[in-house]
Amino acid sequence: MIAVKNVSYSAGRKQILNNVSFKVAAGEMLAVIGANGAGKSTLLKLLCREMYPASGDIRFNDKDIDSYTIKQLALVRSVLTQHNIVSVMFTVKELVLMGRYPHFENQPLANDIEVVNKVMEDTGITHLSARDYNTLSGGEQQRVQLARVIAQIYDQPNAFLFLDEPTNGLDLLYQQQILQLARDMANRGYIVISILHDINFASRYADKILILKNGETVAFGAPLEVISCENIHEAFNIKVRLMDCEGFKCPLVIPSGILV
Ligand SMILES: Nc1ncnc2c1ncn2[C@@H]1O[C@H](COP(=O)(O)OP(=O)(O)OP(=O)(O)O)[C@@H](O)[C@H]1O
Repeated sequence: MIAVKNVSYSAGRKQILNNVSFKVAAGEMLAVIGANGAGKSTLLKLLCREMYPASGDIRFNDKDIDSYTIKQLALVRSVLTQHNIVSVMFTVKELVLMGRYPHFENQPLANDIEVVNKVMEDTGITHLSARDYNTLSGGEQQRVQLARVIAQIYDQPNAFLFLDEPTNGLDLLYQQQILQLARDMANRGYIVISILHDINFASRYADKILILKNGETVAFGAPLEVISCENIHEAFNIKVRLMDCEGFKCPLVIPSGILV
């Protein structure tokens, strides 16, 4: 369980997050959506303990996040950030193995190699194993990075996967593949928290959605509860229409083209 209670954060005089609260249970995927500058990345950084809230608390599995050592944190949460520039030549397999660094001292153990192979298989990148990471397409690189962060927590029950706009710059097929992999992790019992810009993908893959605006919560709950014309207008300042679509658990959001 991740429990965020009344969390606020300021940088100088700017209030970036104000009194944000939510809970995510094991096996659930939460999508965080909101306009540019709403505070999504800041929230993720607080969850990663890259920064500390000014007030409020964050609990991982009933333990205050501050009580975790760095090593314990590395074993309980894995983070896919937006910019993963690799300036040295690494093969795909070496890069995925980096996810196992918190698990071994000098040499990877048999279990680490096994996890790497399994995750590469799950993420469909085994055929890229010996390739130079820097020669891959953006979509392939993103899958490799996702494999790396999954490898980090692959054998850690009750762990969390945090994703910052994992589908950025990817074509529709890759977007679906990445979100399906995230969904599969939630189905295996992990908590997945992902910042997403596409509302329809958010409601399709996530169990819960948190909508932020100017650092405040517009809505939090199941997609069917929170995806409404009013909430989308409130958060993004755009008019939308909702359209029922067979096979989708939540109506699709269609921008109406009318501003404000
Ligand atoms: N250290 C800082 N000092 C001042 N302002 C900051 C600082 N960090 C973030 N901000 C501001 O806080 C707001 C929220 O930033 P954040 O990156 O969390 O938004 P976001 O929702 O992730 O945006 P985007 O969708 O554009 O990535 C922005 O207006 C940003 O400029």
